[in-house]
Amino acid sequence: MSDELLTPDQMAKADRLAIEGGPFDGYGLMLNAGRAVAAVVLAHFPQARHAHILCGPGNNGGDGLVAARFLREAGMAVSAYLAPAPREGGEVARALADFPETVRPLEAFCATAEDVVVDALFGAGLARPLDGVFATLVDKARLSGAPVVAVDLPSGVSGQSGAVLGAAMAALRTVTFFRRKPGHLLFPGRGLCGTVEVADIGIPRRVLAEIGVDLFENTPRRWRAALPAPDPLGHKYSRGHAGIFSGGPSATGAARLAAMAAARSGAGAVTLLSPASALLVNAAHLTAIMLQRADDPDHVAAFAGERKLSALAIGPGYGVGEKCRAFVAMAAGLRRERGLGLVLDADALTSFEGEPEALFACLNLGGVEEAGSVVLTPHEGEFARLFPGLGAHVGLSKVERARRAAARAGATVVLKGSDSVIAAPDGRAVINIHASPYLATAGSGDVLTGLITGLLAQGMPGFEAAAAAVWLHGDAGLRLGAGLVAEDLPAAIPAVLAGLSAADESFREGPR
Ligand SMILES: NC(=O)C1=CN([C@@H]2O[C@H](COP(=O)(O)OP(=O)(O)OC[C@H]3O[C@@H](n4cnc5c(N)ncnc54)[C@H](OP(=O)(O)O)[C@@H]3O)[C@@H](O)[C@H]2O)[C@@H](O)CC1
Ligand SMILES: Nc1ncnc2c1ncn2[C@@H]1O[C@H](COP(=O)(O)OP(=O)(O)O)[C@@H](O)[C@H]1O
Ligand SMILES: [K+]
Repeated sequence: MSDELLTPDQMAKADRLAIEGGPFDGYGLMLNAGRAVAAVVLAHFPQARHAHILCGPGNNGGDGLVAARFLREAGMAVSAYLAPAPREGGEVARALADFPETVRPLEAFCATAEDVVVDALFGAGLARPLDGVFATLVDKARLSGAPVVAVDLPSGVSGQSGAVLGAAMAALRTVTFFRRKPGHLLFPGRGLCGTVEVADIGIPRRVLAEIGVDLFENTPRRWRAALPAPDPLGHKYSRGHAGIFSGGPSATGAARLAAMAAARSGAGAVTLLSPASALLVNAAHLTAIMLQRADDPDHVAAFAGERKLSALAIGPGYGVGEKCRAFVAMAAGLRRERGLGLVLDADALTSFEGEPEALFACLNLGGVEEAGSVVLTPHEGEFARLFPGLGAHVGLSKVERARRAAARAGATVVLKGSDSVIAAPDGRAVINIHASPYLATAGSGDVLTGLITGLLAQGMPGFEAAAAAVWLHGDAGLRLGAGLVAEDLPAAIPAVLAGLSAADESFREGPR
């Protein structure tokens, strides 16, 4: 499957460009779309007693009418229901004229669990919340128990954001056209799509270049080439040296999880930078990971120079407050002066609640051109603290929120969750769906921080390191499944890395 994602506006442009370039006109594309929907219904619900096709006023409804005709020709019992007054002379009117039976008003819809429902009410053109008869149809379809096949998107789901506008259909399968939309990958939309199929309707791949696609599913294709590989003549420090800051004696586990993940990602050396008070408890639990006292920012800066640290992470279990802010400022200085990569997570983000500009200013101080990459890894709670005004409630898509945050911070942002979004300050963004809900367990985010830090330490650029780490973390979660605890994740990374080539293959070219 292809990994490019198109917003509804970009998809409309793809349609336009395809029609201009031929060979299909708008009705030709609609015929291809409707035929693809009918094929999916016949392939997956051949036993359905009756197919009910719910058609809205726009082209989504036109696709439904075409599907209804093909299903009827294939011998299925079909009823089509249509919203009033399709535009005269338009493609929907043509599809209606070509449908050989009388269509019924939407209000007449009634189905049973033995039937199949084709939801062709709204797709890319959804412009406002579903209400009136459309909201009633959502309830009726759900109560009927019939499986729903959605055309393009489940009606009510925003293709742009995955948000539910008013009410939305819940589909078992969704057939979309040419390329998927962000709403197929972002929750809650993703949870309403069922299995998503992408149909080739004759739009050529070349239109993608003209559209300037800037959003992708997070697949290995996006970062595979930048993944570090050891130099045959290398030594441990040439493979990168990651430093992870530990919290105090009762909060050391998070940093050790991150440190082990950094080592598993391939960094040649990892040092836990621990306050004196926690040295003994850390020492009791470390083997391959080195340990260094770190109570004074100046000493850490000197150590980083002597031992050639190439990336630092601070935040997991560190503690919120002035000390954390001071160490973040020191780390930001090392980034500017020595090009170290820097990952800020958890307490390092929360420590700047109420004064995020102070953080962004210290990250973006001018100076050395070789400055290393910075990656921020907030979950929604931390994100809202650091980016007030960009929280989940503001009505922007998760992609837009992460993009704006990345631009504001001048850093790559990983906005974590069940549909993690990774965004770079230059606007590049990916949505990750390669993950497991079993990753929602304490310490899992600390492992992610360590993976990113380890990849940065090996010289991978920030956006690619973050995207790769989220995918590797997700793959480990998928492999481990039920019963996973955070400690299992670093240990699973060698198998994840070994399986990467095979995973790579499955994301080769998609249709056309
Ligand atoms: N373009 C192409 O060549 C191809 C497109 N294809 C197909 O077309 C679909 C996009 O078609 P589309 O742009 O006509 O939008 P669509 O989703 O049918 O809705 C627009 C209509 O709904 C109305 N409306 C919106 N929200 C509403 C609400 N809440 N409650 C009530 N009304 C509401 C809106 O009204 P208006 O805002 O104008 O008042 C307008 O009348 C796309 O998803 C794919 O299936 C394929 O055939 C391949 C070729
Ligand atoms: N439902 C889910 N599906 C997939 N991944 C999830 C889900 N919930 C959380 N995750 C992932 O698990 C990790 C949790 O990180 P975080 O919230 O920082 O937890 P902690 O601080 O306990 O480690 C993140 O990488 C997040 O994307
Ligand atoms: K639909």
